[in-house]
Amino acid sequence: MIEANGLTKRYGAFRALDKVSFEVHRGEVVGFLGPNGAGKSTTMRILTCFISATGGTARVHGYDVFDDPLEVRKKIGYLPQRAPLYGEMNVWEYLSFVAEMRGLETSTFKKRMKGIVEICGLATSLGKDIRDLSHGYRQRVGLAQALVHDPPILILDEPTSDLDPNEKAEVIKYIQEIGKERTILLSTHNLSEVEQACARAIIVSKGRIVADGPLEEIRARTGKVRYVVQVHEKRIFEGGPAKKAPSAEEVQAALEKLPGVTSVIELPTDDRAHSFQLMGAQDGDIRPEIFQLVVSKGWLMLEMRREAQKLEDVFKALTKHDERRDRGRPIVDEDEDEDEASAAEEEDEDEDEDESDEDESDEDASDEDEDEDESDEDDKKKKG
Ligand SMILES: Nc1ncnc2c1ncn2[C@@H]1O[C@H](COP(=O)(O)OP(=O)(O)OP(=O)(O)O)[C@@H](O)[C@H]1O
Repeated sequence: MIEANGLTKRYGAFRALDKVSFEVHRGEVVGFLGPNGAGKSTTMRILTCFISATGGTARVHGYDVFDDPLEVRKKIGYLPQRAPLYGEMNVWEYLSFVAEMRGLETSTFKKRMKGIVEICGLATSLGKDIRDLSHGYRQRVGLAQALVHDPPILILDEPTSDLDPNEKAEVIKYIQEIGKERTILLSTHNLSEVEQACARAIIVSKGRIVADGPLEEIRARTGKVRYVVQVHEKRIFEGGPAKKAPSAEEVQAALEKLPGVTSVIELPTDDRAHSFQLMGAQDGDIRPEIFQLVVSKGWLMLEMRREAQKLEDVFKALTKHDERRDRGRPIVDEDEDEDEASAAEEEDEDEDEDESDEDESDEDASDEDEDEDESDEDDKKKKG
């Protein structure tokens, strides 16, 4: 249903997308993730024919986004990050205007509106001017306009970012429901929403895809699993070998010596327990060893659990270099040695040099208008 092939987008000298390729199949709900500035909106705007790519191709429902933009737009419902709304219209007027532009019969529009009003929670807002709506309600109207023509494909750019927690849950529930018959590409910063609504995710970082696959596979990518262990700070096992309750340092040192443990970090807790996070290999299970250690020491265990890595952990691991660069920090962390870090930095420097070599002559397009001009230009070039 969606096919991106080597998509590249430059804004002047800056390469926002670098040979991005992926496919989304019929009936899939795919989370499109990445830190700020990773290139998610740029990709979505290319797929929905709002801007053109500098290189590569994309097809939606079998139509080329450059050659058949009108057909593509018929098949897509698009909620951009900032939905283009007309403030002076009321909600009903705006949505019927969108329906008219989409070529819908009035009777079809009215019939469809019943469902849309319920899904988007707009029953009490239909007569209000859009300029008087809160951000959250404007977002609901944006979602409604994406659904008016009942498209088979939805491209939603952060559909829940301005909603309150109840509404977020409602929209996610709705996405789960319509995802049964539709294809959805969903960009969001809320990883728990992706875990609820999507079976697959694509993670982009610095304009490149760094992960693409079922959530299970992505979660397993770090190859690690986390354990949380809590030991009583004041009491010991009566009749056991311990004479007094252990200090945090003592517990930490003992846990660090267990085979298979790669790191131990103390967690904040109340004054009853020493609490630690341990990391171990994904395919192992060291709970028996932890239990035996605590018994042999005569300590009292309050809690022990083994958790698969969360999507959030993998997301952080895959995109941490971007975050560190933004904060002006060296690209290194506790899991990486210096060599790896400096190699990553060198690679980045090389890339930057490549970019400036290639793009020296390009002008900088820094705002929406320039950008649209640029895309018009590109279109003209493409169409010869
Ligand atoms: N019109 C433009 N002119 C110049 N640079 C742009 C333009 N639009 C986007 N960019 C840059 O391209 C990069 C990717 O932007 P994009 O909006 O696609 O990121 P994003 O992943 O959607 O980020 P966010 O999560 O913050 O919305 C950013 O560095 C951004 O500053």
